[in-house]
Amino acid sequence: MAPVKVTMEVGTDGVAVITIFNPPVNALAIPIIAGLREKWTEATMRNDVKAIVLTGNGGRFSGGFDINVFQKVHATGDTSQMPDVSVDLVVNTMEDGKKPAVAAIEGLALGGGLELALGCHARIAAPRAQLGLPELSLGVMPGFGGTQRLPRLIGLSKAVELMMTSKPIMSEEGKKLGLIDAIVPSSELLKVSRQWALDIAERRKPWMRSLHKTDKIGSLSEAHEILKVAREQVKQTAKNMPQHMACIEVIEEGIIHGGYNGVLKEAKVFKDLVLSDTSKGLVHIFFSQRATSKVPNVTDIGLKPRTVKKVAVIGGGLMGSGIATALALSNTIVILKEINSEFLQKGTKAIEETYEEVSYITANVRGLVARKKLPQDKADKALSMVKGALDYSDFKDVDMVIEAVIENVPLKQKIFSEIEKVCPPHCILATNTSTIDLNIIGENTTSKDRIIGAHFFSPAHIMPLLEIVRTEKTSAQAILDLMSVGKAIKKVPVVVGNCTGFAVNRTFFPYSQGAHILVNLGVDVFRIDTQIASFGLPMGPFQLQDLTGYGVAVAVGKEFCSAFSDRTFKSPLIDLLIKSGRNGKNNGKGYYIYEKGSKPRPDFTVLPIIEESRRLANIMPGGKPISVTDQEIVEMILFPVVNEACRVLDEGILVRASDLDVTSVLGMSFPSYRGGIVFWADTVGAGHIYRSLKKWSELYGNFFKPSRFLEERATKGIPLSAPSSTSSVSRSRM
Ligand SMILES: C[C@H](O)CC(=O)SCCNC(=O)CCNC(=O)[C@H](O)C(C)(C)COP(=O)(O)OP(=O)(O)OC[C@H]1O[C@@H](n2cnc3c(N)ncnc32)[C@H](O)[C@@H]1OP(=O)(O)O
Repeated sequence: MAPVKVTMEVGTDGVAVITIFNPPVNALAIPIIAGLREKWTEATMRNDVKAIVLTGNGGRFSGGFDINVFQKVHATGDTSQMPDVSVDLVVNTMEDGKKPAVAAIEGLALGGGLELALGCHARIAAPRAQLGLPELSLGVMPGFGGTQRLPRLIGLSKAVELMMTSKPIMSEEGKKLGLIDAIVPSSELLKVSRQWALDIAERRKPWMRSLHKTDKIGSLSEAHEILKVAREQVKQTAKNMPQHMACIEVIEEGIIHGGYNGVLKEAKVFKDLVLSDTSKGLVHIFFSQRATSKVPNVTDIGLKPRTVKKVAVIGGGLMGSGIATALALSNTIVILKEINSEFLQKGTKAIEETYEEVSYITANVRGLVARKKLPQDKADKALSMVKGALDYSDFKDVDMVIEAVIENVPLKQKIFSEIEKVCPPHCILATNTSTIDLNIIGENTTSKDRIIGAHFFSPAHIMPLLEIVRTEKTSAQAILDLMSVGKAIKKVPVVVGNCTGFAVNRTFFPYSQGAHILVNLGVDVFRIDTQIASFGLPMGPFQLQDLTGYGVAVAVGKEFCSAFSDRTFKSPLIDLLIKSGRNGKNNGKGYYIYEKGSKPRPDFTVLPIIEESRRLANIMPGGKPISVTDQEIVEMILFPVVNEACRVLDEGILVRASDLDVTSVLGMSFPSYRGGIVFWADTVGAGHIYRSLKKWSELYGNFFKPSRFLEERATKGIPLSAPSSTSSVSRSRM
């Protein structure tokens, strides 16, 4: 392992270059902070040092404070492990020190890394360096003085935006905003920074302490207005999270009582936030997401991913065109195959339209082109990467095929037999099925080692998760190649085993089932949706069903009913809705009323249909609606999900429990600040979940019956996330 250290070299010009060494991102680990303090003190005391340049080794300035320390604080509850950086190092030693300092920034300066640079007296950057304060995305806030110095350098409005969104900007924008003093090529970064530092020492350039600046923060009343708007937005966008409001209050403190008081308050509130459940959840997700790229016997056996230049996508429907778009945007040559020219035209047009939508979501392609975020030529190039096809003639040199036709077993089997013959022997044969067993799809082929699931989530060009499904025969090379393609198209690939619904849909099938049981037990449909949305999912199960369409609910429901007949509930409601001419958002008639330009409104004319469903289901005890608290509503829907997660873990479908946390957040929009489904379940406690499910199973039936895994963990007091020593089903699935 490369050494973690801070070095100092003093040149004949009298400039001390202090360099951070902590690959891969030069995180500010505790020894690095101690090293910075030591070298800075030495530089200040040495007579041959006139000025200081701070930089990071290996082309990256710093990715911020070491997030591993947060994990240690979370485990122990002891915040004294966090050193005093903001006052002792950044204010006293650096900013108010006797020698001027310049930050030489390359690659990235994020979080505490950028904050160290803000404590220097000037900042010189290489082109396209990333600058940002993403701390809120970890449930904390800038803690090395960033809440005070950033507004003083770039203005309150922009600083608040950068902190609230956690999004980085490029050094070019930083230069325009006043965050960066000059942009120079990487090769000249150190030379220019040294000269700049000497120019400050010799008073040819201003010796600027950003904490003392006031010219960019405007009047008190202007600041008040900006912070008022920010608070309103946060109420909408960051429900259930404390760090956004806390950060605004700390910024305000500095505006009213001065930057130094702001720094003091920042340090205090930071320590409170670091102990919050929100920070625990978000830090857990940060590390869990990175852990998904480590798959035993795949990524640790010396294999190298092969180049995948050309991919064929079979089926130009919603999923196929989304997948093709994601590939084309990342410069992969795509052959989009359909069965006739009408469908093909529809598919390629969808890519163009989807492409427009991509840009719409990030504020439209033209806007991106205008703001130089997506150059016009890149946009045109992506579209030129896609070629339509009606036969297999273009498949002879493809590196991967992704089949994305309707969920029909004979059709998929026919396609796999055909592609096995026409594609080169190295070609990976992937299917985007969301439910069908891969062994059945590949039954008639002799290429089982290259058959793999590439399960994208709709819309495929936007949703970040790629569930990679392997059978016991899939080769490690095929898995590694698909992981590498997934990363290239900016997805988070998670490798899972083969079973009905795979990891994500299987874990979450009880979500809508639980909601339907509750409705048929007499609980109001809109109350259920409100409670689930307040818990933190983007919408409740019924609004979601409106969005995905009832056809999907029926098809998916059938699959699960046949695979897990012991624990499925056949709700009469969906069939009744379809019979009465409703199909959700699709035809504007569902549980809600959909009108252009306004939020969905409850449609109370659906209530008699629900009454009819209750009559047919006949599960209300004594024929009367049950009485439940708001918390019970959430639990009766989410605990069965946890129960299924337990079975998935028990069967070894995933490499580790935290993979399910990542998939629940990225695939099902489970709130990331709750750390994902298993992490959340452990904060609630396996014992409470087990006892509740047991009680409900006695009252309302087998759907709620606790799994063996949950019962064992609850009775032995073992967290659900703890690794299994043995599993009840053979791990050969993986
Ligand atoms: C007091 C202060 O205000 C508080 C703070 O500074 S909090 C920290 C603020 N900084 C951040 O939030 C940045 C977090 N990091 C990132 O966003 C990304 O890692 C990055 C943009 C820096 C680099 O991305 P990328 O090149 O894709 O590499 P990525 O795989 O994410 O990270 C590489 C490794 O560095 C680690 N790492 C990245 N940033 C880290 C950090 N700040 N602390 C500790 N480890 C870090 C990752 O865990 C990963 O480790 P692994 O290889 O063992 O899995």
